[in-house]
Amino acid sequence: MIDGTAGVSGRRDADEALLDNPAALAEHDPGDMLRHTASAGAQVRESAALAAEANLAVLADDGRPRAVVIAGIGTAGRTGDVLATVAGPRCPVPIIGHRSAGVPGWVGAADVVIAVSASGRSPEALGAAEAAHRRGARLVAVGAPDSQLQSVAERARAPFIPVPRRAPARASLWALTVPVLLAARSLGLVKVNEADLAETASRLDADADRCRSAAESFVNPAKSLALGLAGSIPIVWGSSPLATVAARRFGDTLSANARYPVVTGALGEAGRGRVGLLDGVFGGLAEGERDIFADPAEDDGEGTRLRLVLLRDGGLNAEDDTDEPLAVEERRADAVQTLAERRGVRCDVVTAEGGSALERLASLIAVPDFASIYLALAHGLDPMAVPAITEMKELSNQ
Ligand SMILES: O=P(O)(O)OC[C@H]1O[C@](O)(CO)[C@@H](O)[C@@H]1O
Repeated sequence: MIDGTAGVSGRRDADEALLDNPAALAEHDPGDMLRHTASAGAQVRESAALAAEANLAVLADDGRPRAVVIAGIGTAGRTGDVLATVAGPRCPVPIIGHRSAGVPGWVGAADVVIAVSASGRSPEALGAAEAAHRRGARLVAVGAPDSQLQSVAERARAPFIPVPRRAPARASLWALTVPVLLAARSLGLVKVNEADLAETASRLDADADRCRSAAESFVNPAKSLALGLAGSIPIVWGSSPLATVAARRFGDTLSANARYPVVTGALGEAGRGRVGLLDGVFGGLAEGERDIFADPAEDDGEGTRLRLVLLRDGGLNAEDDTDEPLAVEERRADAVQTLAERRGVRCDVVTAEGGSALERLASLIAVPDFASIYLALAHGLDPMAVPAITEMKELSNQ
């Protein structure tokens, strides 16, 4: 059955003017996704305070674990990628993301499972928390207060860090991530100090200010990124493992908020494969045939083109924090920019700023997060509504 009216309503062509009309922005954003996204810095501070109240010190009692499993789906699962990249390649134990219910077969008493769920009721996180308890693994749970996840944690006498439920999971990345980092810190696996958290929160505040709805497109990096992406197929590549986490996060938000298909990944790997996209029908071929006098309003989709977003990791990493010398990453990032330029594929670059890994990651996530919302709004889409996800859950009985 085809129902052309299913899903959210919006328009195919982006309305540039709407982005500089605060009243129209507010009208199209009834769930306040812009405000929730602007709370990222506050989320870091609040979650750090809530984690300090949980008894995370008990985690250290049994010493260093054999492995840490981060269990959760969607944004909750992304927190495991953040932990792995902030811990870096010298982390003494494996950090493994697990995105389906339960835990990997090898998990046992020597391991730690961190179950994460914004709602506190995803089958993936609940299944993992229960399985961890059954197998005698150390458990930490992060999620909504008074949720099923909290009950499982209480039954297991495991630390539970409450994350107040004010926004959808994807607008709660920082609230979910900080407790995961602090649990790993208690285990001696990651170096995140109070100054890193404070500087990350300040960075997120400053970026939220630059990206505020009252700041017009020509001074607002998120609005200009969104307008550049409008009508294109975004390709988001990260120059380093840390930047790749931010690239995948941009893929999540572009898909969920703006409903854009997107290719994301690590530039190192893309350079041996997907970089070929730049030569394809949506890349160099489309650019070569572009009629620069054509009316964009008459674009029937045949003119769909790639837009490359390169997230560059600034080069501030200490030598022993990287897998590859920084110079290699930098040369690769320069190379892909040259390739794009030679083919006429437009490219936006976001460069990391800040001292700690966490702050640099935040600096690569903040502007793209806002851009995904502005892109939704430019298309008249409510960035909060997720009818396809709801329908999917109903149809698959989940
Ligand atoms: O964090 P939760 O509540 O477990 O949800 C997991 C994922 O499921 C969704 O809510 C979709 O159902 C995503 O937005 C979210 O990231």
